[in-house]
Amino acid sequence: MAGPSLSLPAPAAQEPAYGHDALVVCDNLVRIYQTESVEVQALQGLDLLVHEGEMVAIVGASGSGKSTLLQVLAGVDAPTAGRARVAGHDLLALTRSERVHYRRDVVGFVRQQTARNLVPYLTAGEVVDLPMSIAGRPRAERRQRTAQLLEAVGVAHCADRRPSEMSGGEQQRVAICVALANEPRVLLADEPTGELDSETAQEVFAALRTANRDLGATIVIVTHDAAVSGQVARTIAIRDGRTSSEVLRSHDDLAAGAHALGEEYAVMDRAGRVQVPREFREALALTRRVRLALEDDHVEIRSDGEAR
Ligand SMILES: Nc1ncnc2c1ncn2[C@@H]1O[C@H](COP(=O)(O)OP(=O)(O)OP(=O)(O)O)[C@@H](O)[C@H]1O
Repeated sequence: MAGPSLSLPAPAAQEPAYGHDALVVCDNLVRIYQTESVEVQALQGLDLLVHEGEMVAIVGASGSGKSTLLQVLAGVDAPTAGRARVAGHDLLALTRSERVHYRRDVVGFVRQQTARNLVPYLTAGEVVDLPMSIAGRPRAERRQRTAQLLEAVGVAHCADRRPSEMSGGEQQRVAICVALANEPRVLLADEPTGELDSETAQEVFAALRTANRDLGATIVIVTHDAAVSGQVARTIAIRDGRTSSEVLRSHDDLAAGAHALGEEYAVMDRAGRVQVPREFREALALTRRVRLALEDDHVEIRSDGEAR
């Protein structure tokens, strides 16, 4: 008689990796700058996910780590620890040649300083052509794409002009075309409207929106400009090198007004940590220890009573 048959337990269902379906994944990202005497923790375990097709704004006080994050995503700066992945590229493990390819083809970058985005002696047409030429794309294709990009963001009339013959807003819109030339997976913009008056800033923002909606670019914008952060579907706030809160705006919110208020959410990290805003902590004297209770549809946080 055959003995009891042995069967192995069914393997546990594999949980998908954090951010498996996201285009940009930062997982517990750390960047420490070491100067002679001090160590600055610019990013202190930052988590961030951006999905394909999104246009998000990153806001935060001066020194909170926004530019550092963008430099890491641009492949210019290397993180100290954690994980950063963009379109499948692991930014902590790029070889020198992979980094060149990454910066040329995977990401596009627009800087705040309009003059630094362009080349003084090249016309708009020539400067948009340049990255495609370096990438070895055929001349006819380059010419067509240059014309298409300049047209899409409303600066076709600048094709034969050098930067000194263009306004700041026109220069920034041409810079967006340069950044998009090689069809990057992500467009990164660091304070793209920072040097512009509000009307011109609006034109540049409209160009970014066109890049997102019509040309399909996923866009991450670092900005202090409330007119920019108020017009995207998701604004992520960074505090002390970590993501602290997010504001989500629905299509209706965005359609309703130029500066949609949206709804603010606290960000919970992967270990379940949430930052309770200072005004909430002060109002209820929440200090080192709090009581947590699971209710039917919410979690309650109460003072432990000792501090009162
Ligand atoms: N190369 C560097 N060496 C040393 N410390 C640096 C370096 N770059 C940035 N830092 C420090 O890292 C922290 C984060 O700087 P970061 O430029 O990322 O902030 P930010 O949010 O972009 O600020 P801002 O809005 O003023 O541009 C700051 O304390 C800054 O002084």
